[in-house]
Amino acid sequence: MSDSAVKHLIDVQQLHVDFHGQKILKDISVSIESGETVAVIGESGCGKTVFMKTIVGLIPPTRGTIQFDGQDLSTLSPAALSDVRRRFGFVFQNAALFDSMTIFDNVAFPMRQSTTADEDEIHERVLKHLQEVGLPPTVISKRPSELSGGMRKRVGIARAIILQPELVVYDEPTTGLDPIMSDVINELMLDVRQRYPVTSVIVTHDMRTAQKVSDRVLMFYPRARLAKGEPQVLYDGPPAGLDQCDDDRVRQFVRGEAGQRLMEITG
Ligand SMILES: Nc1ncnc2c1ncn2[C@@H]1O[C@H](COP(=O)(O)OP(=O)(O)OP(=O)(O)O)[C@@H](O)[C@H]1O
Repeated sequence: MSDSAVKHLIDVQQLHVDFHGQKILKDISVSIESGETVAVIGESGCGKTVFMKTIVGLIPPTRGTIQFDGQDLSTLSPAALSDVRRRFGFVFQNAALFDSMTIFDNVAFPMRQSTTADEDEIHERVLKHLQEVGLPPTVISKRPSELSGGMRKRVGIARAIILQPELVVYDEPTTGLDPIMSDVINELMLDVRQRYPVTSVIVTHDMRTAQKVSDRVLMFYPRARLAKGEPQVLYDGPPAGLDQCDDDRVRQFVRGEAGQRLMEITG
């Protein structure tokens, strides 16, 4: 495919985000193609979640633009923005299910909110998506508190994909899970991208997720520690290149070596 034929689903240009004078994101320009799976990594507090929330229109940029499928999110009316958001699926940290609802009602929620589907159709779709994430029909009458953490994450994925979104954002999808359950979630994210023509952005601290599931990794660095004029995205490339990156900070991060940071923190 020639470069001009590549379709950018998301186009971020010169994005800056500040909160009450605290500068979090600085001059970020990144495009994400339709169908790509991008992992966003970087140490705690560097602004990964803020970046993710900004590209889905939950946080307005202080400066710069975010285009989704050619539409500048900051120029949309609240109603138009909410129409665009129907094209997104969100897998929040800790699954963020509604505790007072059954699993069925949790997964059905986006359909009831955003479609005119009748209850038969909703029932069929809920069971289909629960099956896709490996959960039996018997879970539908349970409450989230009756399920394990891994099962709740799977319910969160079923809910996120029920409207067949064009973009799915995952916020730390494997945090708090054992290595086997983390791999189950990694496999499910791969399965979702194989089954549906979806673009995915995964904020993660899990290097196995970045290596196994993504086509491309963006590594952010805390803005306060950047040298003057340095870009905040220290790495933008395939996961296989992380370990050979010229930048020590990238190699140390992916290998989990404290290095210079230990000296800075302990003095
Ligand atoms: N709504 C907000 N209002 C004010 N400050 C915020 C807001 N959201 C995030 N921040 C601040 O922005 C910074 C970056 O937060 P963010 O959650 O993006 O970090 P992160 O890289 O995702 O970290 P972690 O890996 O620990 O989740 C933090 O200092 C946080 O306190």
